Amino acid sequence: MSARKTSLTDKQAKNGTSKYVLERCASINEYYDVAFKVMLLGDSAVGKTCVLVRFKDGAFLGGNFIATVGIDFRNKVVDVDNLKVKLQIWDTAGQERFRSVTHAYYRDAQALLLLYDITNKPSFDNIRAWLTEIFDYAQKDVVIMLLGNKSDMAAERVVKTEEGEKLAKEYGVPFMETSAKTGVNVELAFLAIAKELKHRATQLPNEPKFKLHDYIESQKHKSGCCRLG
Ligand SMILES: Nc1nc2c(ncn2[C@@H]2O[C@H](COP(=O)(O)OP(=O)(O)OP(=O)(O)O)[C@@H](O)[C@H]2O)c(=O)[nH]1
Repeated sequence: MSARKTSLTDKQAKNGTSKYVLERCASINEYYDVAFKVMLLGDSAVGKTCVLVRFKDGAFLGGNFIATVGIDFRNKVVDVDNLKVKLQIWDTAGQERFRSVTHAYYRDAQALLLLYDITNKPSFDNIRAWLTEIFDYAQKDVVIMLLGNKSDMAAERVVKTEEGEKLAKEYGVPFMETSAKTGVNVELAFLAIAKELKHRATQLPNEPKFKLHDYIESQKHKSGCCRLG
């Protein structure tokens, strides 16, 4: 099966008036208590669309790679501590020429999942530049998570797990390796984000603070699945 991606023009993507967007909104009537915007960022071909499709549909988009044009979104409602949390997940084009389109969406995002491909060193080296863009365009308190994708491709790995961990530690962001192909850690990444955002939105002053790093570490160890290859 080949990946099918949405083509929104810059103008359509900005004002949300394309036929495609309207049709999609009309079909979304699932009940939810609270909604958040999450964005997927990273170089072209690191697997952003595949990670989103894995989370949304539980499937892997193999076959020919077709780059995202502009920006697209999918919704998914998840249960977090008996609350229905809707994640509106924006899948951005990694190609440089779409950067001005995607910048416009940064400031509305409450969380950013920043991906690199463990088999592609430049995609890892570019993470610092992505973080600079995030600091320039996103809200100051945006939740950021670093994901090293394609962890199933052990034989082609060129970025060590420790390198991802070190970079994430330097910037104080949580990190995990994922595979859109096998599904490893994909759901955990989105659920951890949903939990963090839900806690931020609903936490009472006397409640203990939710610790995103601790939660991720405890769940990784529970599933024992975070290190492949
Ligand atoms: N083995 C493996 N292949 C993957 C994985 N994730 C994505 N791919 C493949 O990598 C290629 C790129 O995936 P996409 O999800 O389209 O990449 P993208 O980051 O959305 O790319 P842009 O739309 O250009 O920004 C496709 O051929 C996918 O099948 C993964 O976890 N494992």
